[in-house]
Amino acid sequence: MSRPIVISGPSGTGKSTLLKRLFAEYPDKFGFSVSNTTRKPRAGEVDGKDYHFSTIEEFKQAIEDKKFIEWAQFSGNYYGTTIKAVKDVSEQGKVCLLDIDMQGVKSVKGTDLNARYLFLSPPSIETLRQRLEGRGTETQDSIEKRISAASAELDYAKTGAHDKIIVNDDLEKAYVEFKDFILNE
Ligand SMILES: Nc1ncnc2c1ncn2[C@@H]1O[C@H](COP(=O)(O)OP(=O)(O)OP(=O)(O)O)[C@@H](O)[C@H]1O
Repeated sequence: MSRPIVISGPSGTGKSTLLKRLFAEYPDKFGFSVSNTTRKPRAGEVDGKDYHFSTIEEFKQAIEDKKFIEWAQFSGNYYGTTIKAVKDVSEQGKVCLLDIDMQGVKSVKGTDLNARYLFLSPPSIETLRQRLEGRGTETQDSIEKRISAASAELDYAKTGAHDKIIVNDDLEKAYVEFKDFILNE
């Protein structure tokens, strides 16, 4: 069974860009885990496919039973990723990719998932700021928050917590390294 791969790095470093290319090149090889939520299903959403839908009581019980890698509450609903959801992807014969932040990385390290850890780094904080501004999706306030979270992420990467660090300077070069790490266990 393939080991799950945890991809982290500051917001705006290019994780989505690289993942999108990887999925386009290998449509069937990878999977994302199905999240749990207490919000009601929307029209067309399938339990177990779009989300694992549950009651608040069930969700809280699962938190107590330490079933989550991470969970959070947004506008009254709970959302989270269970250890089992990641294992399910591996059992389906796919490589599970987790795109999570530093806290998530630390949590995965506390499980028996035996993951591999990849950190995507911006060439500099200044470049990161330019990319976040260039993406045009964030307010100035949100950019400042992401920049300060980025410093903490970069400090954590310096502790050697990851198996591989890729600097996303030249996109083509970064993609070659990204693919190489992911495909070669
Ligand atoms: N090597 C690169 N050179 C220049 N621009 C890049 C490069 N890689 C990504 N970008 C651009 O930087 C911006 C941020 O990239 P992306 O949205 O993939 O980041 P992300 O890490 O997924 O962020 P988030 O965690 O917030 O989703 C995008 O506008 C993207 O086109």
